[in-house]
Amino acid sequence: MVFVPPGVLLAASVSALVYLLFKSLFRRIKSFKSTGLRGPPRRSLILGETGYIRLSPDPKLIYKEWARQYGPVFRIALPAGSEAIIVTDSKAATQILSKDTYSYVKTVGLRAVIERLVGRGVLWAEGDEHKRQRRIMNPPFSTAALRNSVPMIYEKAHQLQAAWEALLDSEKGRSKVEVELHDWILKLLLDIVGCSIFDYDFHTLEGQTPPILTALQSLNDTKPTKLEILAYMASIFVPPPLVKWVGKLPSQRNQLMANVAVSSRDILERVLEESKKKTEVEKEDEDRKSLLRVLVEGDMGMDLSREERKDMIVTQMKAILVAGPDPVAATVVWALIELARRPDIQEALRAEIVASAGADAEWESLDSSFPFLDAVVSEIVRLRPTTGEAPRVAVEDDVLQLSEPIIDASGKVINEVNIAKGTKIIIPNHYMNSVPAIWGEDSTTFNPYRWLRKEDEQTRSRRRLYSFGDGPRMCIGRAFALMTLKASPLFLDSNIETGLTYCDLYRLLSLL
Ligand code: HEM
Repeated sequence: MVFVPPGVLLAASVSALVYLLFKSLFRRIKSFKSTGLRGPPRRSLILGETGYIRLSPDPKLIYKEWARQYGPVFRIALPAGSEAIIVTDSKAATQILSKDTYSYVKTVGLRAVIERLVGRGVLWAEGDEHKRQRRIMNPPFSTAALRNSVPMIYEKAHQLQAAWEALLDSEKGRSKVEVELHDWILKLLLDIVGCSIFDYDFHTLEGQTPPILTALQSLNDTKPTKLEILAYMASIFVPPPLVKWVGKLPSQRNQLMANVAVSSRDILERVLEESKKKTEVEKEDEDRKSLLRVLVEGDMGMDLSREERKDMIVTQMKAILVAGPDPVAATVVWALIELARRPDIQEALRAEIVASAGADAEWESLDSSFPFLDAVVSEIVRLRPTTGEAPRVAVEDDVLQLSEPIIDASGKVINEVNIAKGTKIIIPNHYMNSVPAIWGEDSTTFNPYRWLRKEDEQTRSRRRLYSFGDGPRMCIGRAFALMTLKASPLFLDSNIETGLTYCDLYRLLSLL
């Protein structure tokens, strides 16, 4: 064993620290020089602008004001002395999100948060590993595969209706009945996602409370504290050595997520048990494969032991359970709120559905026979995106092309922005969906009629939605979410005339 005097050890540690500090400072200076953008002055030495944004009731208004002052691409201060480039120019945003080479990836901190929550699944993976995981998972999420789920969605929506009617009956005579709206819709979505994606019914609408429901409910009920919000924001952008430390901060939310893992493994074991009982002929006869069957039977592109394969499947299940039911539930709730505020739009929606009486309840007619329903759903998805921001970091030097020139910090007019490797980028989805120059002066108002206007190709193409992201990382559940948003409150059965719509759902709620 070699003896190293403590003084030498200390000197070596201090030199290493100084080296790391200089390296990080040099990177920052390089990144600042390469972009040379304007932006708001640093608000807080420790948190930069993140506290201001995160604790604001409507962050998109902050981005709107900054974009007005500094143009569609600008820089802001982040925690620990670093910076991010905010990109609200649609051409540049598309370049970042759609680059097939994974030149812009999730930050180390964000990936650490994801790993802690749901493991190294599709939400965590980057590059070739992400491509491989998406290739395996994509087929069960295609519209073609999902159309078979439409009758099941109606069935589940009927169960919700029956549960509410039973509640009404049981509370007869009382002047007011309170209902946890988001809670009920979350149950609806959890049952739908379970049946459609895993071939597994959670039966939450019938009163069962699997651990995943408790975990998701608690995540919604326990509002993160200010400290948790800030720790989360900081953990996304802090330098890698600190990530692990921030990740260990005690948080009720982190503990709840442990239940999801237990629940996912339990479902997998049960589905595997059920599958064993089916004959090969029965399996062949099924015209669609659930995600679980694809994962269980498919080629994962790597040699895995039985237990490793199970671990991998559980990881993907956790990603789906955490990323799937809740955003759709939140969007349905927003649809009900917006419709409650606009009785005229409720009437127009109802009229369209009644006028289509006789159409069947298949996916094709849902997709094509209800232009106003389509407009209402698109408008809700635009106005109420469930993910506010997409943080990324450049893994190589790049040049962002802009759709309109901006003025840089030296007063020069530029058409492109140099991005140095390591530059952090934020694309604010909520603001991108309501940029006044693209969506008009009423961009923050709920107005489904904007989707029915005749527009030229160029205007239409500028109006892209960022609610589901874009490019190779675009939400895998997009088609599923849109289908569910259209079908679940429609309660159509085979006879459209007896169907309930979002409006009826709202009326039922007002009765409650
Ligand atoms: C209205 C409903 C939904 C919204 C607004 C939404 C939004 C998003 C967004 C913004 C992303 C991130 C894209 C990025 O990283 O740039 C995403 C990813 C993802 N979503 Fe959704 N989502 C919804 C519903 C669903 C559903 C129903 C499922 C599954 C059943 C799902 C599963 C996923 C998964 C697994 C990813 C990760 C994809 C990847 O990284 O390759 N989402 N979603």
